[in-house]
Amino acid sequence: NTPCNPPSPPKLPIIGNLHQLGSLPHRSLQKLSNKYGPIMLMQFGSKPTLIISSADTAREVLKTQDLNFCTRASLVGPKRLSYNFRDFAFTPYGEYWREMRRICVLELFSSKRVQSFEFVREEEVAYLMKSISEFSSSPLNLTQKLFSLTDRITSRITFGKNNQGKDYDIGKFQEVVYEAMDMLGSFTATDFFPYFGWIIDVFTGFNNRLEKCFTAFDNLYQQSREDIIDVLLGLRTDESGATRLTISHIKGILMMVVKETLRLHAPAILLIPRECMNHCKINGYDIYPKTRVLVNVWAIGRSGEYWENPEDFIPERFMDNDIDFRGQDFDFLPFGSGRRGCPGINMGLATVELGLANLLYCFNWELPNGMNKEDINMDELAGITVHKKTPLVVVPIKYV
Ligand code: HEM
Repeated sequence: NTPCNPPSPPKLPIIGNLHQLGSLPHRSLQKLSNKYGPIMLMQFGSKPTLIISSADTAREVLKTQDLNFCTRASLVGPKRLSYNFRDFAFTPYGEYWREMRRICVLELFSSKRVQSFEFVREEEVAYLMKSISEFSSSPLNLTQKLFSLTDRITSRITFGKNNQGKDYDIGKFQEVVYEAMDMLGSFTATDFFPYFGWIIDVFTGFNNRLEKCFTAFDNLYQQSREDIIDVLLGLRTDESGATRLTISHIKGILMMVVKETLRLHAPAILLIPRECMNHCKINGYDIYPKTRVLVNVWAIGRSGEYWENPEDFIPERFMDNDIDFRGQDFDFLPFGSGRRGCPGINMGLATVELGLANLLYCFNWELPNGMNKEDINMDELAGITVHKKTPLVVVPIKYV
């Protein structure tokens, strides 16, 4: 039987299609899929990679044939930064992943647990509002402030580390995290050419960068060995910093807006790379084990096939339907789907909703002198997640 391969853009010798990836792969791959179709087979160095760019093919990979595609591609950056896959986001499918996921879903990401950390979110959001009011009527780097909010909440939930009142160098920490996001999201020469790529990685300085990043993170973990239970129990008695809104108040007002933002700006544009485990067929094409799989959820979220005026920000589009992001609507997959879908949805949303509601409730927002909204630089920087290249600087005006 002759194998029936998915369509492929023409390749160059040795590098294959690497030259077509560009610095913003989600955009280059979207353009190519408009030409070659929703399922494309590309060759990145020696690694065959399947690019999925439609709701139907995403359903096939993430739901119908989830069991064939639920392992992760083994990549150099994630391997080092996850202490040789001792996390569970990048770890291969198997007994260890199953056990970790079971514990995390039951113990860490359950609705009960997410609720039990509401006081942390409320205190930290109140702290953020207080620190923004100091800037009232003058320009403020909102990107950095929001980064500091998520950092503080994550540190307290994960390590029990309380930064309350401590003026530490958030800019420096943000640099380390952005660097790690970049390392987790970028492919290295070794990822494409396992036998000799490491030589290129030594020469390009990638290995050096990776080691520095690993050491910076390792130090962070070392500093964070407090007893989480004690710290959290201690904080429970602290009544300060209550916010004026509860989740149920804001859900109704904001959930339109949040969904539309995740449609246009899904942070994990290509999900976390998966890998085919067994020979199978998708749309009649043969897919072989070890083929890497990238699902371009960014392109699916902006496809005119599913969305009217797809490039426009129209929160009302979610008003008269129950399209949801929990992995059942395959035209809208900001959290992925299936066995490897994001288990942290509730935790992520709770922070986004509370933060956003308070930012809008406490302040009116203006642009710095003479700027129009068209002047905002929306250039992107891609890593494992995509973010704005330049920070958002805005002026908070306090309501009296
Ligand atoms: C708005 C916030 C978030 C977004 C958009 C997001 C998105 C994603 C996406 C797209 C994936 C890959 C899914 C796939 O391959 O199908 C993922 C996986 C994952 N996410 Fe999230 N996530 C968010 C927040 C969180 C939070 C707050 C946590 C933890 C507290 C978390 C923990 C994880 C883990 C552990 C995985 C890997 C799961 C596995 O491989 O089994 N995420 N996330």
